[in-house]
Amino acid sequence: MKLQTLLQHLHSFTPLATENPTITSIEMDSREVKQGSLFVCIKGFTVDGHDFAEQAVARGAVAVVAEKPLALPVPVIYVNDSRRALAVLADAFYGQPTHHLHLIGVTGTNGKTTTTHLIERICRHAGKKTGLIGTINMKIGDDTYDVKNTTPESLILQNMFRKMVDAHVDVVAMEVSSHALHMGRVHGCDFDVAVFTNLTQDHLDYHQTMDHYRWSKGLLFAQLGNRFDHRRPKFAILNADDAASEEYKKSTAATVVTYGIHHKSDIMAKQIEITTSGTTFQLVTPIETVQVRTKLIGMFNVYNLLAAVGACLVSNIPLSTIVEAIADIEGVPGRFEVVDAGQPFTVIVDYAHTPDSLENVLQTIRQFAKKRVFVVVGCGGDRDRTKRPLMAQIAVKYGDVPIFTSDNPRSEDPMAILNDMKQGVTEDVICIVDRKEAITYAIEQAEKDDIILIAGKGHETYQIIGKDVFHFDDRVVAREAIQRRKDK
Ligand SMILES: CC(=O)N[C@H]1[C@@H](OP(=O)(O)OP(=O)(O)OC[C@H]2O[C@@H](n3ccc(=O)[nH]c3=O)[C@H](O)[C@@H]2O)O[C@H](CO)[C@@H](O)[C@@H]1O[C@H](C)C(=O)N[C@@H](C)C(=O)N[C@H](CCC(=O)O)C(=O)O
Ligand SMILES: Nc1ncnc2c1ncn2[C@@H]1O[C@H](COP(=O)(O)OP(=O)(O)OP(=O)(O)O)[C@@H](O)[C@H]1O
Ligand SMILES: N[C@H](CCC[C@H](N)C(=O)O)C(=O)O
Ligand SMILES: [Mg+2]
Repeated sequence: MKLQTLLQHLHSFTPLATENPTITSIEMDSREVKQGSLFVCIKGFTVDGHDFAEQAVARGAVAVVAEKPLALPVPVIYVNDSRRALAVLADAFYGQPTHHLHLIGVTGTNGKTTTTHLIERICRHAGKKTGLIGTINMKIGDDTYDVKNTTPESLILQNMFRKMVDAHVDVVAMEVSSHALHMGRVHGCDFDVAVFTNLTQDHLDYHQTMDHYRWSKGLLFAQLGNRFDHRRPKFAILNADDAASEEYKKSTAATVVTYGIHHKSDIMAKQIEITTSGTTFQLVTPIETVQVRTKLIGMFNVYNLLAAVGACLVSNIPLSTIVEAIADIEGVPGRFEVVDAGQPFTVIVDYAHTPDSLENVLQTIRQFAKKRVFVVVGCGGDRDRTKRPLMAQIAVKYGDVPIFTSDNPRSEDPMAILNDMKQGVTEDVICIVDRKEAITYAIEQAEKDDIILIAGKGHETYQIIGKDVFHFDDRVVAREAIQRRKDK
């Protein structure tokens, strides 16, 4: 694509460049630049992309987008906000792919990964070709692609959407994080359906206040459907049992469909019965009332299922197909995942890393626990510090044997994180800074019918300590510890 053609999408009052080289790729990382690239300088949280502009030109960049003056031998296009320019240019460069996809975005503090996976599986069951974008990975059909962020930067997103269009994907289920909404990573994404799961405390390191966090999530709904187009209707699927939904309802011009258990809503679950092997409930919809059976456990998963049902119904998937698909769905990796190596006690690996999710999971476990509940839990470094004492309190409230350990300490001192956790409790708690040792300790101490919850890292296959990323998988570590105990 020619530079001038691309720049037309920025709608500037003044001409942005006189030269017109052919642009072979857009890059935001100088290390990815190739001959013919357009390099966009982003001022980041760690370094400033403008400092890498010269390096980008040396690697073959034929034009540069910047916010501040740069002396370079190639055209420099000046913009007020290079992150927004990146979103506009990426959308244009890849041929506005989201106009050709049925795009379902899911936001909320907890349940995004689970709900997107449920939507993906229901749509597949309905014979659709699916795409998935979220915490675990990106997927086109069965092909997987690694991710660094739950919601990647606009450039990565639009490139992926292009691949999806080329692969004839029909429906995309995508997690939309509050960071992404606030930074504009999803500018240019033409969502058809926006789903809200819930809002509780997380990410206050980034947002500072709950008001700012709630507002950021609300952007998904505010940016949806401000034009009525009966060929491409827009829907907001809102959790009627969460107070934030009232605000999101007012902020969107899309058709609102509510779901819930306690408040009257369009889609409801009634007569919910949860056992150790699954959940059944009556699904009340505007179309009809049907009986649902699922292998997923916990009240929070009923909410995730209702959200997925809402998204799929407005996407024209028949109710009977949805119910059939739900009965088939096994769990989502790292979410309430049971590690069974033939031991006489239960080991559950779960991604609960917020106070609310930890409480939900432990309440569910408490419903079934016959004997003691061990809780192996830590809190991530360089993330919301105020959730540490709260998570500690919850672990102590619901656990018989709480064991505080490290999650991903990142640049923080692991002991300092444990101390922040301990500030929340008055009891003496076992603290084992090494996560492998903590898991092993729980497994060695457990007796018949005890339950061990290993919380916080779920599907993650790494641990970040300092700048180092080590291979680490709670499920594997637990399995090996069980084996060692058996071999003794
Ligand atoms: C705080 C934050 O959001 N950081 C994001 C940000 O990184 P950053 O600002 O530190 O980037 P930087 O390293 O300063 O680099 C600035 C620019 O210089 C460029 N650069 C850098 C080095 C170089 O040699 N050459 C070069 O050109 C970089 O490519 C970049 O364009 O921009 C990066 C690229 O888009 C993101 O990957 C990165 O997410 C990091 C990994 C992160 O951990 N983010 C978390 C907080 C996050 O976004 N989480 C949400 C929610 C999670 C959830 O609740 O599920 C998510 O969506 O993942
Ligand atoms: N609807 C829900 N309400 C509360 N807790 C939930 C809900 N769904 C899942 N959880 C809990 O939260 C954990 C994370 O779930 P999931 O990965 O689906 O959320 P997420 O919103 O994608 O999280 P992240 O922000 O890290 O991407 C689960 O392991 C479970 O403990
Ligand atoms: N998406 C979340 C994941 C947290 C997972 C937990 N294991 C941690 O590292 O804190 C975040 O970036 O805050
Ligand atoms: Mg997620």
